[in-house]
Amino acid sequence: MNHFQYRNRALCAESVAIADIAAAVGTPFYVYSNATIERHYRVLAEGLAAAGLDATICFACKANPNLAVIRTLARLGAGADVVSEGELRRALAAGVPPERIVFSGVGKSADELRFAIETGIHQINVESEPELRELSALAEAAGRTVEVAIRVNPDVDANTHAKITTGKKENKFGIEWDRVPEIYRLAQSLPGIAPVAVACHIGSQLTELGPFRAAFQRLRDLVGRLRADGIDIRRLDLGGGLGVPYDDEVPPSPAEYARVAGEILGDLGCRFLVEPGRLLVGNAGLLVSKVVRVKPGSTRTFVVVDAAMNDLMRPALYDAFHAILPVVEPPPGTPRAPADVVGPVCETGDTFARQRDLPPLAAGDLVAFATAGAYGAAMASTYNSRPLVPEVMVKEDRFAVIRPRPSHEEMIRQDRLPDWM
Ligand SMILES: Cc1ncc(COP(=O)(O)O)c(C=O)c1O
Ligand SMILES: N[C@@H](CCCC[NH3+])C(=O)O
Repeated sequence: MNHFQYRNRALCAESVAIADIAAAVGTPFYVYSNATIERHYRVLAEGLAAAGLDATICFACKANPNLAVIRTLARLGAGADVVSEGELRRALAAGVPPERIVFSGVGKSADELRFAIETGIHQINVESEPELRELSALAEAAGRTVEVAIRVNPDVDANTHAKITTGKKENKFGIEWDRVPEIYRLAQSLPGIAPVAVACHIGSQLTELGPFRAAFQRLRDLVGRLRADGIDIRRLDLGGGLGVPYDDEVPPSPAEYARVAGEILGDLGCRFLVEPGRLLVGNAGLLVSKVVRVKPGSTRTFVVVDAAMNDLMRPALYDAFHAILPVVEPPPGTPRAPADVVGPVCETGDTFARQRDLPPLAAGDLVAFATAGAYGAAMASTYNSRPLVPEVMVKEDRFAVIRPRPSHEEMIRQDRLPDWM
């Protein structure tokens, strides 16, 4: 459920017409609905509570690191899951208290670990033995003890796109299942390390409960074994990964997901962390673009828009589907015809949709790519020297630019000509 709908045939974000934002900001731009983000957070929080889980929702900032998005969630009580010093600083700047921040990632640098230790964040999720040893030395040098989760790789197939599955043996993430008890014993013996938690994240855009069930069952067995070994596991970090509908998928509801977690893990006496990204912000965002021109061909029609693969990478990277909504709703019965929707970038992969049935579109018309709130602006680049797309937040009948479009002059000023040139 989201708060983008047609009113008198005009696509709106909450009470604001998309066309009015386009007139003020120019195209392309991302627009987010505050009410949708808040609703997703509440539905998940209620689901976790109904399942009897004492849980903190740590928003995976990588999905959408804009300060206004993080702050929206922080104000509702969310924490943050961060994967870099940049994200950690953003979470702090947005108002997330350090005691609600967890640090994940397979390649945290010594500087990043040092900064996390100094900041006194809640938990560091360690992904390898060398990282554990390095963290111990850094924590000892800082005179601190850090609460640590070992991120385990349960070797479970998440049954999602191969590029976003993370919990199989051959993936780079987490500690291999067979080595987990040994790594906890090591963690227990190292200074500066308090191994109080287990973390697990098996992939993104999961549309079935089965893989979660398999991973939770493995976590349950593991907690039993670790406790028998004298390791006091008090917290479980279940990662993120719950999918959202892009096309005709029907992912499990947050309540169903929470119920499964509760059934399998609820009696262990643990506190819980979850790290959802896409679930909270995915369908809270649109990428709005203008048709530059329609290019007829002998085998197909190309609708060339002013957004491109550098603005929304998901179709080029994962062949991902994003619904395309005309900003002016066509009258009922308007015939549709297949077209390829492409951007201006010099790559054949700069294609948002192939042979998509669309109503008639002409130069100047606005279209919106749906479900673009997660991993949209976050993954954008300036390829082809295109300015990063601005972001706009709508709340009821107000909107605000939450990241402006950089000017060409600002972009060019970033470069330096050496004095010998
Ligand atoms: C460790 C970790 N936590 C949370 C997430 C958020 O995933 P999602 O957006 O699928 O909920 C990711 C990304 O897959 C991740 O790598
Ligand atoms: N970027 C991916 C998800 C990766 C999740 C990050 N661990 C996507 O757009 O679907």
